[in-house]
Amino acid sequence: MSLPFVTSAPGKVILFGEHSAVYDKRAIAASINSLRTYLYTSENSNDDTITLDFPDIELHHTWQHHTLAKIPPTSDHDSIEPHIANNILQIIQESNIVNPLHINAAFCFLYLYKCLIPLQSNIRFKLISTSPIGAGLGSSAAISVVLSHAMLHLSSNFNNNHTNITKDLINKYAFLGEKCIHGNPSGIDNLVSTHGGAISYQRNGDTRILDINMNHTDLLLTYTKVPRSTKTLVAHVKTLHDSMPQIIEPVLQSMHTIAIDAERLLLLSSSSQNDNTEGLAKLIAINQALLQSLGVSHESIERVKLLSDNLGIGPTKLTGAGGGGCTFTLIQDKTHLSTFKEILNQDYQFETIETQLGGPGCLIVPRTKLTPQHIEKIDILFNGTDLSRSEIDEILLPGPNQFLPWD
Ligand SMILES: Nc1ncnc2c1ncn2[C@@H]1O[C@H](COP(=O)(O)OP(=O)(O)O)[C@@H](O)[C@H]1O
Ligand SMILES: C[C@@](O)(CCOP(=O)(O)O)CC(=O)O
Ligand SMILES: [Mg+2]
Repeated sequence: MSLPFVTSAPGKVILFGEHSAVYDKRAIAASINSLRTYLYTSENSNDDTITLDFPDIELHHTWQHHTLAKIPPTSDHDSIEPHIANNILQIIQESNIVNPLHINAAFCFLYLYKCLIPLQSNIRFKLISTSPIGAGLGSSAAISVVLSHAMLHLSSNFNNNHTNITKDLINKYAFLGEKCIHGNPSGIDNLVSTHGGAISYQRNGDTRILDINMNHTDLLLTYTKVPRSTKTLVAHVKTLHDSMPQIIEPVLQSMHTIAIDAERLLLLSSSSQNDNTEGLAKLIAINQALLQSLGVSHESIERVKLLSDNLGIGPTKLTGAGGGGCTFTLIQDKTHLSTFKEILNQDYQFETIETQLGGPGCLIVPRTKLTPQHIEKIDILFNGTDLSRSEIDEILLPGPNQFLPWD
């Protein structure tokens, strides 16, 4: 018996190269251990049903297995097959799931279910996250990773078919999940959420795990709370690129060159005593200006940038798809840092998040490692409502004082 078990995956910050990454340009991202998504996979109380329980977005639905069995079997696990997608979208519509946030999450869930465990039922998937959703911190990738990891685990336990679950395999299906949510993702978010740490990535190029210590990089995240959808922003850049490729391509190429130079500086800083903050600061400022030229900045983002410039804190750049969501500020001078935070929090009602970059990627606690005490605590936690970040962290956060024996 493999149930219950827990999977987990981190959010991320794209330091350089969002949007251009979609066009096969280089980008650099790092995981954020403290902003994680957790999935509790357990037995359902009703036979022959599959329950999706996503309280963060108030999406709850139970399907009969025979309803999902009507969807034709999948064959291509690298791209979305239109006839499967149409069948799934029809079931979603018949289930009265109409909010776009809900449609994206249910589509990702059902697509991965059909690919990985189409014969299984009597399972409940309950997901909670400590990351802001739709804020540029890769929550869509994190849910894709935890679902992919959990369903691969279930698949490998089914009929004693013990497949070796590698991170590459988890990432492959998480990428498919991202395709359900974003349309045309670059693949950087699922990769960094699966592997953790810091990564230099190019869609059709090589991937380099960056062995750098990010603890000395002083970054402040600001969550503007302006909602936006990555899918819409990526589509906006595509329209712009299609309509004026001679102008947009050089902008994306500049971002590529910035990412390459940033990688060189980050590696140099960690291998020597050199302080390359000044160089990185210039690259952050130029990258933000280029993103603004693509129309993916937002008044809220520009306000954070202007304030950090005026107070002499350091450069600010959007992270993720932009259009609201989150920014990060490289802290070069702390003199007016408390004023900066105070204005952001009190005058603008933005949330500032102090966090370290890096940390583990996807993790699992299989049934065999869960004691009755673990299960009792997890059950109480996952059945709770309006949970605070610290209540979730206390039981689930991986790290030096972790309660669960994460693998
Ligand atoms: N905790 C969660 N519960 C349910 N769905 C989620 C959760 N986190 C993310 N999602 C899904 O991912 C979508 C947000 O993805 P996206 O627009 O790419 O923003 P980001 O990845 O920057 O958070 C949501 O609309 C929802 O469908
Ligand atoms: C805009 C993009 O570069 C990053 C999107 O990140 P997020 O979903 O906003 O966290 C798209 C992608 O790389 O798939
Ligand atoms: Mg996303």
